[in-house]
Amino acid sequence: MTAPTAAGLPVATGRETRRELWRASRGHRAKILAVALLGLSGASLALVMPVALGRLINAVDTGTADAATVGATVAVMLAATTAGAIGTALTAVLAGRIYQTILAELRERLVANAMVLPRAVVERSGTGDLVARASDDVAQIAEAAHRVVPALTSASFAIVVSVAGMTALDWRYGLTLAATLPVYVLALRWYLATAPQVYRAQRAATGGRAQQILESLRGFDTVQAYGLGDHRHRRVIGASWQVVRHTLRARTVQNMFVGRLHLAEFLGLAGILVTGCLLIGAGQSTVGAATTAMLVFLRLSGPITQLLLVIDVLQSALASLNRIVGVITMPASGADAAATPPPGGAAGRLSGVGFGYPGGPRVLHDVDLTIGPGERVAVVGASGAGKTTLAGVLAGVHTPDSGTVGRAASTLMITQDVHVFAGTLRDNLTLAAPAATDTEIGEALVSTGAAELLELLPDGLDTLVGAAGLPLTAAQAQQVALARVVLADPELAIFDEATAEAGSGYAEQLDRAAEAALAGRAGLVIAHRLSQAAACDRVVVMAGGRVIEVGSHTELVGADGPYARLWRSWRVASDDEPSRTDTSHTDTSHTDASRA
Ligand SMILES: Nc1ncnc2c1ncn2[C@@H]1O[C@H](COP(=O)(O)OP(=O)(O)OP(=O)(O)O)[C@@H](O)[C@H]1O
Repeated sequence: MTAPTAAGLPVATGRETRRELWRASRGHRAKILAVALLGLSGASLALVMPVALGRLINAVDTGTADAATVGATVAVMLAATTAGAIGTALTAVLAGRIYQTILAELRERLVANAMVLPRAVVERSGTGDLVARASDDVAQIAEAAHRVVPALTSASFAIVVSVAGMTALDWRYGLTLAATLPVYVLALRWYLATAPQVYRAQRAATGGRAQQILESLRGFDTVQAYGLGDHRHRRVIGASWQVVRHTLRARTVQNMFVGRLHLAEFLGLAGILVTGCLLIGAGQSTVGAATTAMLVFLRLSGPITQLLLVIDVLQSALASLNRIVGVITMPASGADAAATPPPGGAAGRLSGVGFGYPGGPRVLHDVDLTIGPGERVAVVGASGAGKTTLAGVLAGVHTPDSGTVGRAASTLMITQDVHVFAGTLRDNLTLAAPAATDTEIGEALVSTGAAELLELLPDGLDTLVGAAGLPLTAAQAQQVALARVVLADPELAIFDEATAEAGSGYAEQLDRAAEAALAGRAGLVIAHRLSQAAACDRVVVMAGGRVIEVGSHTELVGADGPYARLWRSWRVASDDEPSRTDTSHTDTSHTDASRA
């Protein structure tokens, strides 16, 4: 399996790609064999023409040719050429179909694997790279099909058949042909040593440009707010010039390769001509045989050049294929790998967990936490205490550096940044529960207090929302996400800032919705308002990446420790300013639990 690199998503080695292609060809192998036989037959028929022409020349030379011989030769040549052309064309069409089918299957696997990649890996390598692999790289390989498949099939068969035919004609012609092959081989070796990194750099530059454009579009509001338009523009221009630079370098390498191929072709033709002249002069060959040898070489040099030129496209497509296979063979998400339910029927458990973001200091230290079945645990603490990180580790978004994580097989996490997918409201609600009926959807919306959403939307569940339709407010998106939890019915729900819309006036409504979404299941709630914490069975207080206090709300208030101070301070803040009640952002000078 290909492991992600620090620099970005991995690129598969040639061996990994070959292994993956072999696996992907499963189910198509009988068809591939049939197409190969068809191709070989087509290529063999193409040899009839030079042989027949050589014989005709010999007949003319010896004065035995009459109109009937000429007519018959022409008829044979016509029939063989037509049948050969049909066979070659059919081979290209059928091989193209197999190629596109295998490519479509690879793309499906790429997308499927990309969906379960650890979030940290995607964030580190940039979504632009992933997008470029699923679009540019797949397009590159698909386009290569038009040139690669016909050339590769016809050329490889023509080479096999022609070399055999030429040697059968006279071994010295075969030897001359063999003598020119090293020139082709040298040209190819130079190319193979030079081109891959040039194409890789070109593809990487394309990915980098996509990343810059995506970042500019995604952060459009920030770019506007801080007047960063020029800065982003310069970044995109810089990335585009990198693409231009690498594309020009790739074209130069191609042109130098073509020059070397033409030299090899010239040497081969000259060699056959000289050999033919010498053999005829010595009475060991006929003009007809020499003509046949010349025609076979001419027929062959075309496919050889074609094949080598296709290797050029093939190199570029292979660079793309290695990038696609790199994602396909990446280990499954840390989320899946760590989805081992904790022993003893608990819904979630962290034991001795330590974690730090790549290149950064530890942000979680030796965290122990067990969430019993059906138990609701709130996590509170000052900003930066590690609450979100703890939620991410429990959900499997982050893999801990030390300790173990267990969670129920069906675990679902929602964050403040809820994405509304372009589609109907129904599509958005049934994402995690495709079989849900309209009645169940209605009940889920009612239970999370979002029934009025249906009345507000013109076409009810069929209303198009998200990028392609009606935009939902942040609070409505949260309601949809909470209703989705009810429909998905996970054993453990993790709410990180799920109802943090404190200042929006919807805070209480969202609190009730979150409570309804947690009914009958275990939950971990990152509580930004202590009213949320008070409603949970247990409260965990965090500071500096450690758990510093655990107990029920009543116990902790009675204990007069960090939580009690947090609670008193929050009460004062919420009395003074009811909408400003986020514990992690208000009055931390009084309430920072880490001080205790
Ligand atoms: N993606 C990241 N890369 C590097 N460091 C990070 C990342 N996310 C968080 N941190 C750091 O990890 C520490 C814990 O952050 P975390 O977001 O878990 O705290 P929190 O208690 O949830 O804070 P808040 O209430 O503000 O969300 C902080 O020092 C933060 O700067």
